[in-house]
Amino acid sequence: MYLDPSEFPFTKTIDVLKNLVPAQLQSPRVGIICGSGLSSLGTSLRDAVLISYDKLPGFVQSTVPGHKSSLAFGFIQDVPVVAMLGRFHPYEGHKLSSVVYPIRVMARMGVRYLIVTNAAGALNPDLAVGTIVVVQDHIALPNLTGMNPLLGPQIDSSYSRFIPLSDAYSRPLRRLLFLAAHQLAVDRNALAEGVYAWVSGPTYETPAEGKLLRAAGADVVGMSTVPEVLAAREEGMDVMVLSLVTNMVVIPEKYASVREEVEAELAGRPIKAAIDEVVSHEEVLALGKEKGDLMKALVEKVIQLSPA
Ligand SMILES: O=P(O)(O)O[C@@H]1C[C@H](O)[C@@H](CO)O1
Ligand code: HPA
Repeated sequence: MYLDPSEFPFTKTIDVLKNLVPAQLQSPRVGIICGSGLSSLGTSLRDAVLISYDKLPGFVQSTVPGHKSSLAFGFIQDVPVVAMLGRFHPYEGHKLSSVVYPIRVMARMGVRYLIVTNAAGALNPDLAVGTIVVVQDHIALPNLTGMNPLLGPQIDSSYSRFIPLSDAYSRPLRRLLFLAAHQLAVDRNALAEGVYAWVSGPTYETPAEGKLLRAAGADVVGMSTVPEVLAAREEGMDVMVLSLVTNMVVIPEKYASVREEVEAELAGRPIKAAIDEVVSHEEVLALGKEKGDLMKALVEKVIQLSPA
């Protein structure tokens, strides 16, 4: 699990990229990670060049439906960007060092701003499915218990050993997001701010786990993003994260008592029906498709507004 510097063939990866990517796109200013079902963000770049991960030393493959396995280079307005059409999750069996390798490659190509998107379940009952949550902080139980991508020897002695995370989610970029929403006349209720809880997956949370994370202060929960944010911060990038709420995790009616239900039935009393809704990855992907255009418009506007 620990970072093994020999697994980081930066020179080889960048040599391959330099051969495949036109000169004007070789120093992208912005990196984008497309979450589950959100690849459309990266597939409509101007002058796009797609490079399959299997051509890139150090890259592994995305195995999750809704994640492709390519890097896309191209322009948004006149800004050169690189987008991961498909990310890597630890639950696929990938080491944390592989999960964050593309971020480190982006940093070495000159990426200054990283925009990360993901699909997530809502823990905060005030959030509606379809809301885009601008992440302001995170809770990462795996990080706190020994599953941190920055554990182990450092790949560069100039990096700080101890990375502060109080400023992990760039306030200036979050400001730009809300300015972008204003300029695009996006409905105020379509966006929210919140805390992302990282879990390893691949199981979705039990209702009790959802309640625990909510009680701890998280608004949404997902299975990605935090390792990428940590690596990006170590590499000195500014980061913005957008979580698309694809399903509700904490639904009070899931706790309806079976005993009371049976007793009410026997006594002929009416009782509120329990909700037995079950989340699926298909539902997650469908929401990504539905909200992809809004996510794309916001990200494009933020890039247009971002300082050169
Ligand atoms: O890659 P992201 O975080 O967008 O994907 C979410 C979390 C799981 O990978 C998957 C569960 O449906 O969607
Ligand atoms: N839990 C964790 N990850 C997710 C969820 C969820 O409910 N929905 C989409 N990604």
